[in-house]
Amino acid sequence: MAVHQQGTGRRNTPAEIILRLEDVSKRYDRRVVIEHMTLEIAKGECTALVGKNGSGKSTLLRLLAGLSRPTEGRRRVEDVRSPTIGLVAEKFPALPFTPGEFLMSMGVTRGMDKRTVQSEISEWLKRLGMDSYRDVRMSHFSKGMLQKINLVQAVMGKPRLLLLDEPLSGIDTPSQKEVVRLLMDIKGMGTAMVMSVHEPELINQIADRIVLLENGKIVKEERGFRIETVRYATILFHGDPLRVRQSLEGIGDREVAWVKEGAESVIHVRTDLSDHVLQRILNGGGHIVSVSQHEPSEVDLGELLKTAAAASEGGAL
Ligand SMILES: Nc1ncnc2c1ncn2[C@@H]1O[C@H](COP(=O)(O)OP(=O)(O)OP(=O)(O)O)[C@@H](O)[C@H]1O
Repeated sequence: MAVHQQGTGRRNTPAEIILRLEDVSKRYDRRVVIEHMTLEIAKGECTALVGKNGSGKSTLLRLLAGLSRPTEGRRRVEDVRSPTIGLVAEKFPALPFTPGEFLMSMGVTRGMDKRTVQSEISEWLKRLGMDSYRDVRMSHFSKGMLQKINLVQAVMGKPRLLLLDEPLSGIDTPSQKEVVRLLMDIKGMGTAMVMSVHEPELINQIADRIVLLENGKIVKEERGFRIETVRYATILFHGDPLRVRQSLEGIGDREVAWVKEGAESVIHVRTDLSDHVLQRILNGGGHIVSVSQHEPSEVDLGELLKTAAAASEGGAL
């Protein structure tokens, strides 16, 4: 993977800030989870939060939502009409209600009138291909179906800010596609979004800004980027590694990495070069045992952003 900077990475026009965290820290007992963080949320802008497990993404989303109070610093709603906020939490329980019952009670609790709630429920369920499940109990819904209901409860009333905690995690590919389509529609309506996410494709499609968290601190913030997703294949083969190495000469370290070397060897290779590399392994007398694809991990993404930042500061990007 590589990060390609597009434009200057800065906003051209001053943005209308709707929510701000000012020098916010969050501690649980003595444990610091968010440390002296300042973050502005602009109207209509989509921010991707990335970072390893435990870096503080969910806590930050809860602070932004106003569900968790800062231990220090403050959260300021900048717009006089306070922004309405929808939250898509990471886990949504299989409640013993139907979507119709659940969403109606959520809407009414938020102060929406029943007719508006009814028409929004129909609109959103239809968009997500869920209208025939309106009166079916959610107890036996799949994760993908539950996540769609989770999304609908958050977008009802058309909030100005939508907060999402790993919206695609644990759901199947067709559901992911429907969720992404809906998120694009919501972005098109001018809704600001902050989402913790580790899928490069979703970041490329939807995010205007990417914020990298490490141990409760923002270590990188980028605008105007594109993450090139290069996938890698793992090749397991038998044979003389010295002969195979000779045969692979001329292919760079960035394209091929040796993971294990011996009578049984393992290499990682860029997927677009795998046919070529397989041929070279055969030419070097190797016997291919298996070839498998693997996805870029969220750790890769964080590391990648940091390297890209270092490179761009040195003028290399
Ligand atoms: N209520 C709590 N009490 C004590 N510690 C907490 C609490 N909530 C979160 N933490 C700790 O704060 C740290 C950050 O957690 P958080 O869930 O915000 O990280 P994350 O980046 O969202 O991770 P993940 O991707 O695993 O959800 C973790 O070490 C977690 O154990």
